This record gives sequence, C-alpha cells and structure tokens, in this order.
Amino acid sequence: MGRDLHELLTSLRVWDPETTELPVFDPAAAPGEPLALFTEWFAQAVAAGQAEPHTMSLATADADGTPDVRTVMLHGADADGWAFATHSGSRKGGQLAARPYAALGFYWPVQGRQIRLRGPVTPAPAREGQADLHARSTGALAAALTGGQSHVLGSVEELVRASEEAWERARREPDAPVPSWTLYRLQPQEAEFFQGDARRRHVRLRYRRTDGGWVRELLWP
Ligand SMILES: Cc1cc2nc3c(=O)[nH]c(=O)nc-3n(C[C@H](O)[C@H](O)[C@H](O)COP(=O)(O)O)c2cc1C
Repeated sequence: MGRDLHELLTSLRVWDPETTELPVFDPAAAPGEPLALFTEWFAQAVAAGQAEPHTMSLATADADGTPDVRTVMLHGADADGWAFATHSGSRKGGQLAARPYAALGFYWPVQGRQIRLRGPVTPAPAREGQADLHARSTGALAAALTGGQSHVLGSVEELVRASEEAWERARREPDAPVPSWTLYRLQPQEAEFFQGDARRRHVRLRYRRTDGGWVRELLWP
C-alpha cells in the first residue's frame, strides 16, 4: 500500500546535506544594487548544477486583488527590468492589463537560495517581443502560434490539430508573427535575497528603491 501524504511530508527535509551545499553569504559585501547580485547568484546557480534556474513563479492579481501564480521563463534581466513573455490574451495577460504589477519568485534549492522581486510591469514594444520570440526555438514559436492560452479547450484532439498546424507553420515561416505574444518587463521596487543557513539563521537582504537610490536592509528570518 502507498504511503499517505502526511507520512511522506514528515519524511522530507529541505536542504539535505547530500544534495545541498549552503554557501556563506555576507550581506555587507553585497553589491549596491540588486541586478548585480542577481547576475552573480544566477551564474553561481548554473555552476552549482541547479536544474532550470531560469524558471520562476510569476504572481499577478485580478482587478479585485485576488492573487494568482504560475511558472514562466526568465528571458533576461537588465537595467530595464526582469523580462518574461506570454500571450496578452492569457489570464495573466488580462490581469496585467487590469493591474500592471507583479511579483517574481526564484527558488534554487541546490544552494538554499530564494529571490523575490515585486514592482510594476510594462509591455515591451511589439517588435521587441516578436524579435525575442523569433530568436528562440522552433518549438517556442510553434507553442506561441498554437494560441488560445488560458481559454477552455474542447478536446485534446483540437489541441493536437492546432499544434500540428502551428509546428508546420513555424518550420516553414520562422519569422511568423504572433501578435498576442508579448514581452513584459518587471521593474523591481523591492528585491529580496534569501540565503538558507543550516542553523536556521537565514540571511535575508532586501533592496528597496527610493528617490535617493537603493536602500539595503536585513530582515529577520
Ligand atoms: C517550466 C515552465 C515554464 C513555463 N514558461 C512559460 C512562459 O515562459 N510563458 C508562458 O506563457 N507560459 C509558460 N509556462 C506555462 C504557464 O505556467 C501557464 O500554464 C500559462 O502561461 C497559462 O497561465 P495563465 O492561465 O495564468 O495566463 C511555463 C510552465 C512551466 C511549467
């Protein structure tokens, strides 16, 4: 007989020393702005063998404030913000149109690190979004061309048909436009870097944007 959920949960631990090496993070030595620290931690996550460190949780809210969350890919991070792409007609696209604020969450368990960012979100100009899409794989273009994201699907067969057509078109026309596909950028007002510690003295460093620049502060774990 299978183990029940509760039994499984109590058997699990975070930061198993067999798979996790918790680095020492000295917040006093951290850069003065979050992009530099994000770039450093991202490179370290890749070097440490973290699977899919470029996936992140994207939290948005309905116009009435009801929260929502899903996973998306990070397309870039620079002075213009943290970029992701999706259909403007999807549920998240509708939420961002009504309430253009979001939060991003990264969790990299190999090093016991978490990063969260929150702030306003703006769509990039259409040609930038299309160029970003066309620089990606045929599969990414086919997925975008399939369309319909977040709408009710009548049957699996319907998806298979639409996807086959989309793959064919993506192979034939690698620059096929997908007008609803949009690159968005989140410009953080706050960014928090969390480093797990075996004795549970986790380090939390928050960057807060002010008129005078970034303010850094520690938070109780
Ligand atoms: C690892 C992973 C990466 C994903 N990346 C994206 C992405 O970059 N863009 C996207 O629109 N959906 C992506 N998805 C699908 C979304 O999680 C979600 O199902 C979809 O965008 C619809 O979300 P919505 O109904 O809240 O708008 C990804 C899913 C997973 C599991």
